[in-house]
Amino acid sequence: MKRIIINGGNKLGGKIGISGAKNAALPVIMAALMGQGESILYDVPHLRDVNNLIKILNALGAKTEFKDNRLLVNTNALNKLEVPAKLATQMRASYYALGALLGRYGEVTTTLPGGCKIGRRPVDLHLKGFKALGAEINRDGCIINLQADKLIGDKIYLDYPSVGATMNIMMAATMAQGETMIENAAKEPEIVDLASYLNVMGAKVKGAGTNLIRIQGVKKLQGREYTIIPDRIEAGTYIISAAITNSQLYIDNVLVEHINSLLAKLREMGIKIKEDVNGVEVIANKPLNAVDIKTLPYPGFATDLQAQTMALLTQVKGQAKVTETVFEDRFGHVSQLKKMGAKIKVEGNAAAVQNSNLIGARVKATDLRAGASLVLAGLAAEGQTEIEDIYHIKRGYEDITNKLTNVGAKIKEVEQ
Ligand SMILES: CC(=O)N[C@H]1[C@@H](OP(=O)(O)OP(=O)(O)OC[C@H]2O[C@@H](n3ccc(=O)[nH]c3=O)[C@H](O)[C@@H]2O)O[C@H](CO)[C@@H](O)[C@@H]1O
Ligand SMILES: C=C(OP(=O)(O)O)C(=O)O
Repeated sequence: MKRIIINGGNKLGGKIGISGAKNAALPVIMAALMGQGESILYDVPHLRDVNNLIKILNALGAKTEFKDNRLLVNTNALNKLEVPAKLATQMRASYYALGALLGRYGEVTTTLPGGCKIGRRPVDLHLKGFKALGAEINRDGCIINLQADKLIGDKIYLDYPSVGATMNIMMAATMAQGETMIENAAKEPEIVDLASYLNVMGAKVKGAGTNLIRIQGVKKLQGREYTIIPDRIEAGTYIISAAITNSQLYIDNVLVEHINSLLAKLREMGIKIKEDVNGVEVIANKPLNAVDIKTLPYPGFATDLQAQTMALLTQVKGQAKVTETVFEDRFGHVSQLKKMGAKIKVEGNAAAVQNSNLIGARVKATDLRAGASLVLAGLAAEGQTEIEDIYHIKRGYEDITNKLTNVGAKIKEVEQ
């Protein structure tokens, strides 16, 4: 089992480049199955989730080639409509097979997805959408089968602006007859990216990025070239790495408008952030002010940056409050941060975080962003931190140890 070892307490300096976004690349790769012929996708990050998704595409009969962040997907020989259970349960985004294959072929079977264990994560809103479009839903335990002779556009109101449900319904509706309206849709940048790719392939999706998405169905989509947006959560994580180590770092390849809620909070803490067209320069000088954060759907504070920000809040003056409203169980990092000396008290969906002296310890990544928060805490801590179960971190961070080593961190991956 691989572990990450960090010797903390060093300042960082220099530049870190941001990779393509995991949560945009995964639905876009699945949507490539909807296009006839070949798509070429650029800036696809090398991640465990991407590799797993490529295995799913191959198992369905698609041809793929993945090299240097360029992924070719050819759907000419696609001949299966069932996602192997072993692959489906490895990741959350496997459920995008539902929208993509139902949309193009009118049939799909998959198993309930895996992904981070951060709450219940039901798929009722996805299924509500597919049903409204005319799909028959057959469930056998964890296995879901969808079938439709034809899909017909409809008005679908989401009780919660779910990212996954918005994307899945958008994909299926792209090839339905007539118009579909998704009301109370999620507005995350990754949804806009998926809509842009679908439109490049010939879809007619309007309003992505607002809470009303209108989709006029088309008969076919054609594979095309497309470049994935930069990862706003990876960018946020490295911005916090500068803040937590009291350093100056340039984070390159960032769409600043995607991380405004994080930058606003960091500025309130007293961190200087200079923006330019390519990225941001972060200049941190302790002491930092305590700020409260509350996670919300986009453009609110991203739940995927909550754990990392909590690690930083152990290093500010006084006490800060972190409220998690998106997932019911997303404080897995707290017990691990406490092993490193963090003073955090959880009550319900809120955590009170106090200024703490972090000391290196042996800890476990309980999920992807919890793992990232331990890396950040390890960079700031006195002495050595060993992180176990780093496969979670590898689901979402391309080349994390090299990127941090290049800016002066003492971090390495070891086999044991
Ligand atoms: C692969 C991917 O892109 N993952 C992201 C996606 O996850 P995911 O798409 O799973 O997140 P959702 O936006 O769907 O979930 C938000 C909330 O809605 C609930 N819900 C969702 C669907 C449903 O049918 N019923 C229901 O009740 C969930 O349990 C959760 O409490 O968006 C989350 C919220 O920004 C991010 O943390 C994840 O990193
Ligand atoms: C929760 C996350 O991922 P997933 O939805 O793939 O589990 C994440 O990216 O933080």
